[in-house]
Amino acid sequence: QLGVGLAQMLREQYGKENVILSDIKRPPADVFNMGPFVYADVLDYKNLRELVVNNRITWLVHYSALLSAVGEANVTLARTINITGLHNVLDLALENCLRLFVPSTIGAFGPSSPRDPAPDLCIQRPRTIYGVSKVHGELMGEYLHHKYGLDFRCLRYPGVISATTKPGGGTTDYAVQIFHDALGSGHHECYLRPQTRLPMMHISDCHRATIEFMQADECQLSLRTYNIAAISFTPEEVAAEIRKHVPQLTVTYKPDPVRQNIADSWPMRFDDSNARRDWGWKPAYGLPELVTDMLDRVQNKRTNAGLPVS
Ligand SMILES: NC(=O)c1ccc[n+]([C@@H]2O[C@H](COP(=O)([O-])OP(=O)(O)OC[C@H]3O[C@@H](n4cnc5c(N)ncnc54)[C@H](O)[C@@H]3O)[C@@H](O)[C@H]2O)c1
Ligand SMILES: C[C@@H](O)[C@H](N)C(=O)O
Repeated sequence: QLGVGLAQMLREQYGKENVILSDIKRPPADVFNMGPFVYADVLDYKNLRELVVNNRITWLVHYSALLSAVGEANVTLARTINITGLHNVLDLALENCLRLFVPSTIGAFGPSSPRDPAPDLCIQRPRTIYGVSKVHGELMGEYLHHKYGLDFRCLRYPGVISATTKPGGGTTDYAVQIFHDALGSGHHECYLRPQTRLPMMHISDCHRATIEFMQADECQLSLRTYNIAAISFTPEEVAAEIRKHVPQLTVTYKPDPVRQNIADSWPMRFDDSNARRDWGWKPAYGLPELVTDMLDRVQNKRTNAGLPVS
């Protein structure tokens, strides 16, 4: 969901040939033709090393992961990709003096964390393999920063909302699907209860935050892991905002026990005051702006694909 857009934004600033996208999956034609794309498996250390050496890589953005819901469905694979993969990337960054960005998440908190809002520094006892692996990543990165000077940077993202790229199996995915359903069938069945409040963010705010944070001078940073926030909403609130544009939208609620349980253990709001103070973080999209933009983009996407728009 996030890698392609970030690469696009970085290429605008640093040049098309200077940003290499990678995955283990075959990319769609538009992504492949957009700029350099290579196969890279985070579990294959030798292959990663070759890529870094052959391309004289200086920054590494490590997005590969299994997200919260798919992680719970395959704990062993999530542990391997999210923890063993991360260790490969950390070793590679140390060995080659790379600057390293690794995202964390609202999922790095658990039911014993303060939920409204969750500050940067507080108790973190997540109850998902995804959350456990992300806390592990935060701690390993910070440890290597303090011990060896690794330039490790980490942002805890909220649920990210995008129109062109699909979410990869998280607990916040409903907040993307509801836009497609609103303009498609006109009906959305939500797997969370109507009043489940979670922090969310428009994808362009997420990408901009990542780049601004990567570019921030080291002396501006009092932390290596920051919360970033934009909006917090419930399914019924986002549906009400969508209905201002698509009045016929109907929503029914059929809570999925796994995802509802995860959502209930996550923060309702994020305190991002440190990011705002230290490196000037400020989101651009509130709920009305996000809804208008998503409906425009999803409508264009459907029209271009020859699909009806309700
Ligand atoms: N999307 C969100 O709402 C959100 C919120 C908080 C944090 N994050 C974090 O941002 C990062 C990117 O998230 P996303 O939404 O783009 O996830 P995604 O599921 O869309 O993408 C993850 C990518 O990792 C790749 N991958 C899986 N196994 C791999 C392997 N062995 N080697 C290399 N690549 C492999 C997958 O093919 C996929 O393209 C993740 O670390 C995620 O935890 C995302
Ligand atoms: C919140 C985030 O980490 C991801 N979208 C998930 O729900 O798993």
